[in-house]
Amino acid sequence: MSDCESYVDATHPRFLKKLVAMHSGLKIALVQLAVGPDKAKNVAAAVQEIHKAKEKGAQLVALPECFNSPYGTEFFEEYAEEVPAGETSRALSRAAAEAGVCVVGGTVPERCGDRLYNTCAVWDPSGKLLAQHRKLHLFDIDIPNKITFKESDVLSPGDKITTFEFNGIKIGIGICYDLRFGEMAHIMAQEGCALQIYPGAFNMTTGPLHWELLARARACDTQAWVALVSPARAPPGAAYRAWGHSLLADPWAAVPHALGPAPGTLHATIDLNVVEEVRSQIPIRRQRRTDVYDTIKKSK
Ligand SMILES: NC(=O)CC(=O)C(=O)O
Repeated sequence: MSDCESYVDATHPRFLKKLVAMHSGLKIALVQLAVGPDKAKNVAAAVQEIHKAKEKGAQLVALPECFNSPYGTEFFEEYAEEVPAGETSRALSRAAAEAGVCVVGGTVPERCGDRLYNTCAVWDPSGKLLAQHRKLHLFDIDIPNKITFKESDVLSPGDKITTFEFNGIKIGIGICYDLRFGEMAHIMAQEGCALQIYPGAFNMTTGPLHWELLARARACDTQAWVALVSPARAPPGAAYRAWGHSLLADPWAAVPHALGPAPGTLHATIDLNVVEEVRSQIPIRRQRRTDVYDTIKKSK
């Protein structure tokens, strides 16, 4: 293990301070893609945006939830592929290696045996699979006359929390509905994550109320950077209209960067100094009263 890795893995503020001193910031790009029914076109557009982001200096490029397929339970079977053997995985792995960037590959419907998952694969700058997260909390909601969605009709849930390390920063991955579960973000922070990335596709009912609120809540609770990456909003009449508004919340829970509903790419730098600053000035991480409460219990 390199010095850098050992600092990142440690949650003690002393280790974070040393890492901050060594680190010059991670340049990220969040790509808000317009997604249509043509899978090859969707994947080609993603690859093109990865190269463009690299040209603008990005070291890590993140794509949205369901970027190779329309978002709907009726599409998942048809668009599903194996990860990492499928064509979308191969295209992203190649793009990561050619551009020399880390690619957080949004999500694709993944086929594994007779099961389907909603899966994010992460590729390192040599094109190697760095991490694979399967949506842990499936999007099953019913808001009468607004939106009813039941991913569990066709998808299986993942069963683990996913973190990886890139350029000296530990990063946690969640997918869309996972953002609503604070315990998951809390565990990522406890494991040393300074950044959480959520490919997500909130909708026109929950998006206006909850999208930014939840990003800021997770950033505030965990005193970490939180990035949300959405597909662009589809035109009126589309079966599912994503809210858009990809954004980055900082560890103070401010939102220094956000897009609107249209396609676009958000460029920003993840500065570990801000994580260190918030965590030392508001030291909630060592003020938790776990002698009185234990909020995380495994259910049987
Ligand atoms: N699409 C999702 O997984 C989540 C969502 O839209 C919401 O929580 O609202």
